[in-house]
Amino acid sequence: MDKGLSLRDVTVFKDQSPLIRLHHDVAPGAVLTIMGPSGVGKSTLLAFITGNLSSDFTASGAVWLDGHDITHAAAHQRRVGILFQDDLLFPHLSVGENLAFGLRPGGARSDRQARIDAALAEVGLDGFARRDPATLSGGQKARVALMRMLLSEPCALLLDEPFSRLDAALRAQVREMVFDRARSRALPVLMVTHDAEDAQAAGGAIITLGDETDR
Ligand SMILES: Nc1ncnc2c1ncn2[C@@H]1O[C@H](COP(=O)(O)OP(=O)(O)OP(=O)(O)O)[C@@H](O)[C@H]1O
Repeated sequence: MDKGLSLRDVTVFKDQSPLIRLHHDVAPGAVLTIMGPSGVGKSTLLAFITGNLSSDFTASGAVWLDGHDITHAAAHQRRVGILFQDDLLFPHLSVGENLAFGLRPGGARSDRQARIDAALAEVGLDGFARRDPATLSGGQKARVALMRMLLSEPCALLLDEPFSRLDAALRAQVREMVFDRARSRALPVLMVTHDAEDAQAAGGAIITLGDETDR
């Protein structure tokens, strides 16, 4: 597959024993959902894909993104964005400064500001640049975290239980926003969740680890 995310015979080992195995392609704009019991290695798999695997694990196989083998690339060169269940906004920075962290280095100050303003407008948060993240609602924080990640211009999106702290109504709304933005940018999405509704809403393939249906 030229475009998209390709996990080729990926196995992550803990203490020399295979923890998790996956062989799957995720096409641009498609979502692959991974479910499975706690401790099966879902977050560890995502850490392998982002290049942040802890030294307590080893791995074999390859990760390809848009036709490039990124298995051994440095984490910051991978162009893989990730969202966690906590929004992880920097509390000492304003919303705009948080978004600036997503931007790739360089460019004129005015251009950078324009991109931040456009990102806020895209998710209905016009005029929020100077706000303290502590003053935002859960859904607003989730939207800022999403746009900060998208400003880094990722080529793939990983989601690690990203909606689990939101209440039901907000959850559906934020989920739709994330999938919608990913689709409009033709990003392949790999989502880890415990929630069957998240998995259904994603509308793509679902793999349940721990029951051998990993292909
Ligand atoms: N840094 C680490 N060093 C050693 N073992 C770890 C480390 N991080 C996680 N583990 C262990 O590795 C296994 C996989 O953990 P991981 O967090 O990937 O599971 P998970 O499927 O994402 O679980 P959950 O659904 O609860 O988030 C677990 O047994 C966990 O205790």
